[in-house]
Amino acid sequence: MNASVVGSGYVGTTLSACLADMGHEVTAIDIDEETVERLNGGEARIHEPGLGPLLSAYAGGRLQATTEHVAAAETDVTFLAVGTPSNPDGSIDASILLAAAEDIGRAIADKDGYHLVVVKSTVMPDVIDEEVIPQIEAASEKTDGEEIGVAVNPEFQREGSAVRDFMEPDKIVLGTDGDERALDILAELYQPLVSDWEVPVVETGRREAAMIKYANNAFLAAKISLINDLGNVCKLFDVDAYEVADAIGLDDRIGEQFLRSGVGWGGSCFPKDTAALVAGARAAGYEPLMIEAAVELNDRQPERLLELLDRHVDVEGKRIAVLGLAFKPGTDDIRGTRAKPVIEGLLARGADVVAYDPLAAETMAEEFPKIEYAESAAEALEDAHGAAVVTDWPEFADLDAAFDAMANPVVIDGRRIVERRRGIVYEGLTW
Ligand SMILES: NC(=O)C1=CN([C@@H]2O[C@H](COP(=O)(O)OP(=O)(O)OC[C@H]3O[C@@H](n4cnc5c(N)ncnc54)[C@H](O)[C@@H]3O)[C@@H](O)[C@H]2O)C=CC1
Ligand SMILES: O=C(O)[C@H]1O[C@H](OP(=O)(O)OP(=O)(O)OC[C@H]2O[C@@H](n3ccc(=O)[nH]c3=O)[C@H](O)[C@@H]2O)[C@H](O)[C@@H](O)[C@@H]1O
Repeated sequence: MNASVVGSGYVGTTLSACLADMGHEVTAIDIDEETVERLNGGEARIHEPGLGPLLSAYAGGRLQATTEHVAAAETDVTFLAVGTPSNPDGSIDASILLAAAEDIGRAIADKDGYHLVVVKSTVMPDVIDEEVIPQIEAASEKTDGEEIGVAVNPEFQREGSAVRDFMEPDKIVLGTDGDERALDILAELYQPLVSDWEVPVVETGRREAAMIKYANNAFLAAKISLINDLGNVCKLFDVDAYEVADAIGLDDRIGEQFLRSGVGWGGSCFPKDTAALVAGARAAGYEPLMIEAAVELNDRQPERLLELLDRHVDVEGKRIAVLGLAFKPGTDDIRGTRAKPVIEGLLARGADVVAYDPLAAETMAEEFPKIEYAESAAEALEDAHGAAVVTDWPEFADLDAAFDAMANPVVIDGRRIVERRRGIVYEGLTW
């Protein structure tokens, strides 16, 4: 099948490369010339394990990139995979998506025959009905359900395992409102995944599909916040929250994943998607208490880490190491990272912050240009009066003798990654 993908970021690049690997002809369309040039050269502007080999195998062959939206008219189906950032009030800024919808509408205006547009970007249900579909219809002068179809097919991949998550998904959600032509195209497109992995396919309405994505992320974020809340209680009673989590996770109704307690969740989507749900619900006259509590608890965890540090060290004027800056290991992405509030709290206390991250130091330096960045965890720990561990980079598990070089070996671990050992004052956030 011939597919086009608008937007070559985290989601669009993974989608393009994986569809090519599944045997489809793919046209990746991005407004950024450098992104397009790199893609045609077999290179992505994002780091994702497994993406490199796919791009070098298919770029210039089954996978072609371009800045020309009109190329979409030569394909059977177009995915919209552009960003949907937050407005200051937490609601979604759909302007990038609407601009892409307009670009595609214009591109297919003269096309003979049916064209399917699939929304991959995360947006609230009302935006699909009230803005995206009317925009495509207006720009193409075609009617939804007649010459064109619009489907909603949310993406559940994680950064750091995007290719594997895409190729071996837990589910595929197809929101079509029962449009048979749309379902046939999507069934053919995803057929290799469905038959290889017996993936459940959820056929549903477009509004429901959009909400499933938000509900999925809100549930996962709230699950982490709940284990963090329980973990904070565990700490008060000198109980190890990880032992508790391992045990409750054995109950199938709870499940073992996403029970790692600590300094909280970050990333490009949990903060944005929970904020959008809260803003949407409030605008519609409902106070979504559980989701608001999940967000509030998440905002408090970094302060708890700092309070634990305060119990052992007066950080004012002291060198304090922050280990880990990325929102999770395996990425240089610092969006929503808990390291920001930790650094801000340390600076507010008058500490001299020295930070280390194997990938994210350069991006963090744009936000905090005045703090020191070490070349290694050992260098950050040297002469430090305390250390706050914010990201669970595996290399932190191997730290040992480096702690001996600290001026005052206090380690507050926000991720349960450092080994408790003799000679250091070690505190876990929830254990
Ligand atoms: N990052 C992630 O892991 C996940 C993201 N999502 C959702 O997927 C959507 C896309 O997210 P990302 O891939 O992270 O975004 P991104 O910001 O990494 O990439 C978006 C790309 O779209 C391009 N673009 C913008 N306007 C365009 C236009 N009119 N025509 C062509 N290209 C255009 C940009 O140049 C950029 O390369 C968002 O709604 C996000 O919430 C969903 C699941 C996972
Ligand atoms: O919509 C999205 O963009 C994506 O958001 C998350 O994926 P991602 O943000 O890439 O990363 P996760 O692995 O979910 O981690 C998010 C945050 O939660 C934290 N986390 C995760 C798991 C856990 O047990 N405890 C915990 O604190 C991580 O450290 C990280 O800061 C979801 O897991 C994906 O399904 C979704 O597609």
